[in-house]
Amino acid sequence: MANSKSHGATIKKDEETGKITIARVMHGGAADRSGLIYPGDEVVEVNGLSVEGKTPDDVLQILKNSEGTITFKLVPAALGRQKRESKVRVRCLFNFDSKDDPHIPCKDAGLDFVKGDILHVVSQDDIYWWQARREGDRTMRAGLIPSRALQERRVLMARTAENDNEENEDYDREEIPTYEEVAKLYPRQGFHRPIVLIGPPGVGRNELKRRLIDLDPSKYKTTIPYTSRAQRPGEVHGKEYFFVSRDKMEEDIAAGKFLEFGEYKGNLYGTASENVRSIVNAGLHCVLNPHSQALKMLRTAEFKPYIIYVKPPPFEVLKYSRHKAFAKSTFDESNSRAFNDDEFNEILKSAERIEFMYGHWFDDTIINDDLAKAFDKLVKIVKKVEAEALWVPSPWVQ
Ligand SMILES: Nc1ncnc2c1ncn2[C@@H]1O[C@H](COP(=O)(O)OP(=O)(O)OP(=O)(O)O)[C@@H](O)[C@H]1O
Repeated sequence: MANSKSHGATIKKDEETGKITIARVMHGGAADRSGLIYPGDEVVEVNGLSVEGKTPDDVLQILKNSEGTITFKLVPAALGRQKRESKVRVRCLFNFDSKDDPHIPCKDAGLDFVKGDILHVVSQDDIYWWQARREGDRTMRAGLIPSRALQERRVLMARTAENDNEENEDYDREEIPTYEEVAKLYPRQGFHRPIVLIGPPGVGRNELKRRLIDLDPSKYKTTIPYTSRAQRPGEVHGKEYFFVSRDKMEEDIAAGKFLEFGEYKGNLYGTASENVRSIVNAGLHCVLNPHSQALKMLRTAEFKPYIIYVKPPPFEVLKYSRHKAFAKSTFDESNSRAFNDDEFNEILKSAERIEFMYGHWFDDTIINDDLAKAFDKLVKIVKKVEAEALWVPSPWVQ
């Protein structure tokens, strides 16, 4: 198969008949705009030269040597003359670099993207290679991207190969991240998307959450956890905790009502979906910093969370900034000493794992190097979420 960037079409040799045919026409390219060339058309002549018995490379050579107007003599294919552009928008959940792809039909027709990019898929006609354009770019010729089916197959094959070599526990991840269909969610009165800070323990999510709530405590709220611990004198039910019996809490955990839970000194502690629901339904802004596993239950059409990844800076910056601020280690139960090197390394290692497992769900990333700057970025993001229409999974907009 071959392609010429300026012509916006690819050709191939039909295995059975040996004829040169149009393989695909890139949406928005010159061939497409001519309205005369369609996939399946047989190429008979190029600039008056017969292509009979020639290879696609020979034909490309003729095209390369041609100047000015190029004429094709084609035998139209019987089918496939309707042109329709699909309206599908997707969020890419993996990185694609066409130069590194050994199987792309034409390297210069690829559309590169990184995780999180929003693309307009204009054609899904080919089972392996879709055509897409960067969202908002109407003038650009469409480019080739791997179809969902192709990407799934590739990931499964890579996993099988790796699993043959060694056990890899990370492959308990259920779905294969390929593309997620998205639509724009417009801000609406009385509903505020929960702001969810995800990151490795110790990176500073609590600190950022606390600062945001301090900005306007009547507006920003966090959840009040449940506990099976006995209520102490002076504690108010619904202020520090909701106090419940151990039996009730175990029953609710088994029923899948908890986003996260744990046991500490013989007592259960946990946050339930209901804790989030009550804040959201009261028309308030919920701010959360749960364990990343809680994302599976939080990322629903009901809550429509905005997920911000709080990322640690490189080791040296992490160490310097925390020591300069006399930050106390969150790994130390008494919270009385500084973080040590092992803990900084632990933060970085756990960050890598979280990125690998949940990176495709992050709506934004804040690198927590300088605390004031990181907080500033958080405030900007929160304002954006309150005011702008943003891409969300399409089932959330119905
Ligand atoms: N950018 C920063 N520079 C210096 N110190 C910071 C920075 N960010 C956070 N800290 C400090 O690091 C410590 C740990 O932060 P915090 O308790 O918010 O972490 P966390 O991610 O919520 O951890 P955990 O989930 O384990 O509670 C706190 O003392 C906090 O003030």
